[in-house]
Amino acid sequence: MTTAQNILNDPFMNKGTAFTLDEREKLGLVGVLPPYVQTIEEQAQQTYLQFQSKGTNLEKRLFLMEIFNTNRTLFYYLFAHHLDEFNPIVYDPEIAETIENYSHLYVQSQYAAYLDVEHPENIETTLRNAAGDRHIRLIVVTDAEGILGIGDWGMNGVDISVGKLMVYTAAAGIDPASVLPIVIDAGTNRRQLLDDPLYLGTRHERIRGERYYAFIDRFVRTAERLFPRLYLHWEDFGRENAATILNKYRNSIATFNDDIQGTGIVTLAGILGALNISGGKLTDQTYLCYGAGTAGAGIAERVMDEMMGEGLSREEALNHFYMVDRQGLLFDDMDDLTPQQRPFARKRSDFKNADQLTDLEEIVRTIRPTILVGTSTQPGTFTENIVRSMCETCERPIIFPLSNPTELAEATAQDLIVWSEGKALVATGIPAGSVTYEGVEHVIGQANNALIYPGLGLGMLASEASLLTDEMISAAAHSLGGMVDATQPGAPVLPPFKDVRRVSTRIAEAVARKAQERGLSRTGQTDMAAAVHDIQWEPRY
Ligand SMILES: NC(=O)c1ccc[n+]([C@@H]2O[C@H](COP(=O)([O-])OP(=O)(O)OC[C@H]3O[C@@H](n4cnc5c(N)ncnc54)[C@H](O)[C@@H]3O)[C@@H](O)[C@H]2O)c1
Ligand SMILES: O=C(O)C[C@H](O)C(=O)O
Ligand SMILES: [Mn+2]
Repeated sequence: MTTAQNILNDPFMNKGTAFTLDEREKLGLVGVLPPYVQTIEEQAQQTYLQFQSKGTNLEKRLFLMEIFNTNRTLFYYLFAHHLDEFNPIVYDPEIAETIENYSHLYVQSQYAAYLDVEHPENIETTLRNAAGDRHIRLIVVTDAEGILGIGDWGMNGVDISVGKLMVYTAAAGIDPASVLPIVIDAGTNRRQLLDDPLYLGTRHERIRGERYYAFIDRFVRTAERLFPRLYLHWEDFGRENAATILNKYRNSIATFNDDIQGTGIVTLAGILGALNISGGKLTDQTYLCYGAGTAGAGIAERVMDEMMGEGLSREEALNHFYMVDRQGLLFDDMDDLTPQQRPFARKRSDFKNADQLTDLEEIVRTIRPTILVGTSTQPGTFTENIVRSMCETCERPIIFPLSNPTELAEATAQDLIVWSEGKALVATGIPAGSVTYEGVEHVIGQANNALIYPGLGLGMLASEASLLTDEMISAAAHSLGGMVDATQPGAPVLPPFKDVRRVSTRIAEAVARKAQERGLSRTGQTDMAAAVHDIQWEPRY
């Protein structure tokens, strides 16, 4: 290939029509581009008009990915200028459709790395090939067993790694050349994929147990060796593996599970925001977790930790929590509880109606929660009866249906506001429009980890922290306090996503300072605000 084509095909170098005449002369590009030299503003204007002409969200996303594939700077310039509009298209919920159809829609690999559990000997070569001469600081890795709420999507899940990293850059200014999206293809149990002649992954059921964990371990060790000061983000692993992997590595390397910790932070911040509006106290709340999997248990643990921070003993704090999963209310005599559920399980003998506590309405009537958080993947399960029943004993119930994507949410914000006659303090996992009820416009916060993981990562990279501790996580949740004017009727419980750049900087500084305070920072910088500022990448030529 000629140099001109190499440059135009490299999305990190390519400026397209924005190459100046001087650059065209120097780089061997004379005559291979249209003659008019555009500014990035002009390119963005032209590209945005094309974007607007697309009929469906899928077409819009595919178009944006075309820009991503050819010119990263232009893509992020556009994303930064249309954050709110692009977020649901680049990321959740539209990303669910492109994951389901990844193999059919495949055009190019987008600098992702594809690891195969059956070939651990290829880990190092793959990572080297994918990184090239780039210095990788951030990896998002998935094995796609639990993509959002849509389950096992095998190799197709690589798109969640690509998508999460796009949000990292747009929301926090992480240098896109320093990131690496990875899928670990451990097989898939989805028949539809195994039978699909166009499926691009390996064709076997999921490999589990010893071989799987040996592979994960070799991957971690290799990545840590090849990429010094790496921050390793795990996404959408299955319920069993997610917590096991995090617990194995959290005390030795800088690592993070988004579904457990990221969701915990954003949901705690949302609850603190809601209590700020209602004037309630966290230690007075009764918390009901509906769907006690990776996210549900992760959130409960974070909220419980916060209660302990406010002075409760572990036993006292646990008393405020109830967990519901497939079996109904979780009791300690059940033999199929996960290690994360077990501490929260209740005594059957404490309930006269224990046999009826398989039904969420009955559970709500019995325990009278003031906070109800849904991470169950079961749509429509937060019913009108449940909401009305919560309102009978609680002035401002906190109700967060967090399951993604759109069609899996436990309730819509609209229904929750109407059924509660404007009393419920609501946040949803996917973006929701505001709801006007009796003249008050209720702005709905988005309790999606995307509001926090970019800032958290920015703080980790800026401070070069060696570990991500619970204290740093708590600092992240608290840093969002005061960003919303709680005195405004209908105010959201979290800052809006359009403010995410500001949110990210706040979180990053709080996290980096905490790392520094605890001696975990490895940067020479002492001023953490400056460290955060200095590391941020801007989309400009
Ligand atoms: N808003 C966010 O930031 C965010 C973050 C992470 C996960 N989520 C969403 O939360 C949901 C769960 O994700 P996860 O990673 O925790 O998955 P998971 O599979 O680990 O957990 C889901 C849990 O729901 C339980 N469940 C299934 N059917 C149920 C029923 N009928 N009643 C009660 N419980 C039931 C499952 O047994 C499981 O324990 C997904 O929809 C995901 O998109 C949202
Ligand atoms: O990806 C999202 O939108 C949030 C979360 O990580 C999820 O798994 O649902
Ligand atoms: Mn996730």
